[in-house]
Amino acid sequence: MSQSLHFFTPSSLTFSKQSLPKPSCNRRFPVTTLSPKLISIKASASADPNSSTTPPQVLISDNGTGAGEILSSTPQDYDTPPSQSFLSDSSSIDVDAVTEVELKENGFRSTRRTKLVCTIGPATCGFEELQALAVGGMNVARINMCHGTREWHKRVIERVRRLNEEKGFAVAIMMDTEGSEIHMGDLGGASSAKAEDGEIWTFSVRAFDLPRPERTINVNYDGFAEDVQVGDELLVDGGMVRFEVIEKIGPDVKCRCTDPGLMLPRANLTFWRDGSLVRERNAMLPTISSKDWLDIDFGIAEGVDFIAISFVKSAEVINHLKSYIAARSRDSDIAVIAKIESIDSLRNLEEIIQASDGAMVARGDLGAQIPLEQVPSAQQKIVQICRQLNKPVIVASQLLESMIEYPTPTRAEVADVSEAVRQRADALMLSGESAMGQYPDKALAVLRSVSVRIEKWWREEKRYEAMELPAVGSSFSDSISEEICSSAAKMANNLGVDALFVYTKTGHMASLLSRCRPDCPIFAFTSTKSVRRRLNLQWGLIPFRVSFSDDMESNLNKTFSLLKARGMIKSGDLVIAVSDMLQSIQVMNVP
Ligand SMILES: Nc1ncnc2c1ncn2[C@@H]1O[C@H](COP(=O)(O)OP(=O)(O)OP(=O)(O)O)[C@@H](O)[C@H]1O
Ligand SMILES: CC(=O)C(=O)O
Ligand SMILES: [K+]
Ligand SMILES: [Mg+2]
Repeated sequence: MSQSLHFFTPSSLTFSKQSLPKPSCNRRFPVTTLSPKLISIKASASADPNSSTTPPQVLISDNGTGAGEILSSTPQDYDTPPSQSFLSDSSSIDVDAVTEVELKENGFRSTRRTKLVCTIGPATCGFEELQALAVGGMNVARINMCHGTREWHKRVIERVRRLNEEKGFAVAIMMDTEGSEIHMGDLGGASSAKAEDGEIWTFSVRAFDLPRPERTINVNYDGFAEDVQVGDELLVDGGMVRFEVIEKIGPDVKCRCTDPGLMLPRANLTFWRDGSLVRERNAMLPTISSKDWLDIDFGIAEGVDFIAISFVKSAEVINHLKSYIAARSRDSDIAVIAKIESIDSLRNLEEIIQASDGAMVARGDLGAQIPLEQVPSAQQKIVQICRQLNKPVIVASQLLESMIEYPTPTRAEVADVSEAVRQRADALMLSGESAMGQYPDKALAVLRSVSVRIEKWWREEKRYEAMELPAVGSSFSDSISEEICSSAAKMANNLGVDALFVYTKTGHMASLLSRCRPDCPIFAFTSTKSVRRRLNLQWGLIPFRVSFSDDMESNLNKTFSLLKARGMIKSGDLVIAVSDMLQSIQVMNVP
């Protein structure tokens, strides 16, 4: 039996029933057995009392898309505009190679819902290393423009593309801007500099000749010597190393080390007076520096999927960047992620997140700007607001910091990762662990296994958080989509279905389902590669690329047969399907 609820317009609600195909007995995945009675109760309960029961029907809505065939699995190709990607044959479907294996081997329920972002650095920039990360579950590769040259980043992007093309992955690329923070120079190529207790160091805007004189640090901010005062506390990397300012001599600032430690190249610098962060001047720095604009042009030219903006202070800068991208990028399909890592970003949190396509809890710098003990509550608040506003959120920095050096995490780190998963963040991010650590693959494996374990525990315990999900739609049609998705997610939980299917052109309907954090995975079918890659950042979505028409019956039949042929679903699996072309909910067993 296939049952459907279709919402076209407010006034035409229809409801149709067909007979259930017999579930096949050789199903591989454990599925809650569905009694037809249960379906009919649920469906009737959801139906509008004014609606009529109609025979099976084909519903066409003309939105100018034309009929589509399910497309071939032509490899990932960042250089092919999405429109050209429709030229492939009609024999298959694109899905991430690792997800496919995972689905086949472990079944729907055990697929990981939390997405994983890896920062790429010297430890992971080679093709083999990138492949190991992709096999290990990396959904998004992050390149940090604070480090390395554009040529270096370009090579990484090329390798990720090649990996996607040759090996069937769909790893998305996130470019992270440097931003206008105050930071140290690159230490003249040294990997670190050690400051000992009581040592006197010189911080200066002067460029030093190489080799760098002993105990000198170059600072990138011209106003540095003017802004600091004798007696200020200077924090390197949010307090990993601390100094007291003892003397100012022209551009040179002499400081005594009060908390020894290792300083890394380009480490962030903040200064504090009477227990508060000195931020007046810093706040005057533009969020997007001239170097950032060049990096952004580079990102647009390379067709990255996400641009993460460091030290966002207001929604204005996000709007500005989005219009800049829209004017320059081919399909203006680069998502803008606001990094929440400053006091100003916390102050204007809602409007910043509302303007963005997603947010990152950048705990590294955030912890240098607010007291460390305030970071966990800020994290929880950011994750919650993102969920309410339907924006993907990444929890970043120091998740497994000790794994930069050691092959196993600390208990505290595992607890921290668990908490982020329990908060139902969309994604977790590795920074130094994958960029320059000794155990990038092991760190990724820890994120993977902790995510899967906590997600399972959460489902078993039915720890449904009582989070209100306010309406986010701005039009009546959006509101219908939201209602459909929340009803479909609720039905999926109540009926114990195997998967939710969503056919979505822009990805919006998929994100609305993801927002509900249902128990089952969400198979998101979309026709463009760029949308498919972007969906990789969102909780619980398994993005596929196929082409589809406005005829849901034929979309479903084609998808079923293609997925069955790949061994990814079986006859009898119970599925709820929704679509954004045709606002509908259908409940059916795979024939
Ligand atoms: N492309 C790169 N080349 C060299 N080293 C890198 C690169 N990317 C990252 N790293 C190293 O990995 C460390 C952690 O990376 P991460 O991206 O967290 O940088 P960060 O300097 O802490 O800045 P951010 O606040 O933007 O995260 C860096 O401090 C740097 O040592
Ligand atoms: C990721 C980042 O920029 C931070 O944690 O500061
Ligand atoms: K950065
Ligand atoms: Mg940062």
